[in-house]
Amino acid sequence: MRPGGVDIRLEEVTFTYEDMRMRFDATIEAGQITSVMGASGAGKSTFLNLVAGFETATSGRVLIGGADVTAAPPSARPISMVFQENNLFAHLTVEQNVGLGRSPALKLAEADRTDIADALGRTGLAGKERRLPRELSGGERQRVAIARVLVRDRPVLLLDEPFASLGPALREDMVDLVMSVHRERGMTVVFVTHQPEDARRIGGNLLFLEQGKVIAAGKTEEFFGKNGPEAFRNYIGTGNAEPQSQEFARKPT
Ligand SMILES: Nc1ncnc2c1ncn2[C@@H]1O[C@H](COP(=O)(O)OP(=O)(O)OP(=O)(O)O)[C@@H](O)[C@H]1O
Repeated sequence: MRPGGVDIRLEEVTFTYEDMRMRFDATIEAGQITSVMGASGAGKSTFLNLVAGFETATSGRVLIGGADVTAAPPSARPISMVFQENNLFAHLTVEQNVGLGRSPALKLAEADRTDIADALGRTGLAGKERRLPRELSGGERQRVAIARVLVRDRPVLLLDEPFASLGPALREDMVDLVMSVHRERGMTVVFVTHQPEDARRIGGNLLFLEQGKVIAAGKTEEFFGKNGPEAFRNYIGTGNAEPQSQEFARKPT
């Protein structure tokens, strides 16, 4: 794995939407994958947007790779971001949408074109270079967004429920693609998801949010284990957690 990632720190970051006051304290380890989970409205997207720079903290500091980016616009932060939808420009081809990751004006040298072709091959899009987004499936459109991440080659990748509108089998494939990109590039990946299966598949670390705060942080495996945080266990429901130890011990009647 290339040591391509940098750490992310939110130090006493506050942000308010009308009656929703959020306060985030968190450290995301360099080069790791971290899932962010929590109920609807807990603040997951806001958390990611504060790291990306689409929202600006009212107070506190956001540090990426040790640099204070609290006031920096998204373009000045060393990040790529993939949203649930609308990642692509409708009037540009697949190849051009990926090329934007290298040059916003699409001024591409031969080496850039080679990298774009590699990224398209890597994400299973070879042969679809000239298509427009509307000529692709939902899964293929997200593959284009990931191909763009590859050519951008930034140390932080933020994903906000990127596969929420895809079916379970396809979602697994896409999660696996993100994991292989992570293995290959070693960037720091932060993945917002509602799906416990996604977080389990990803492994790595997990942040659990409730009402605008990170209320638990640690290894994903431990969250799903018998001593996982109670709020998390309640959120995912018992069907997704390992059984409590006494259930192992209970004899069949
Ligand atoms: N643009 C906005 N204006 C006002 N309030 C907002 C805005 N965006 C989000 N909020 C509020 O901020 C809180 C956190 O929203 P956020 O979208 O970060 O939550 P989330 O955990 O990502 O939710 P979901 O899982 O439903 O996407 C919610 O109470 C939401 O209603």
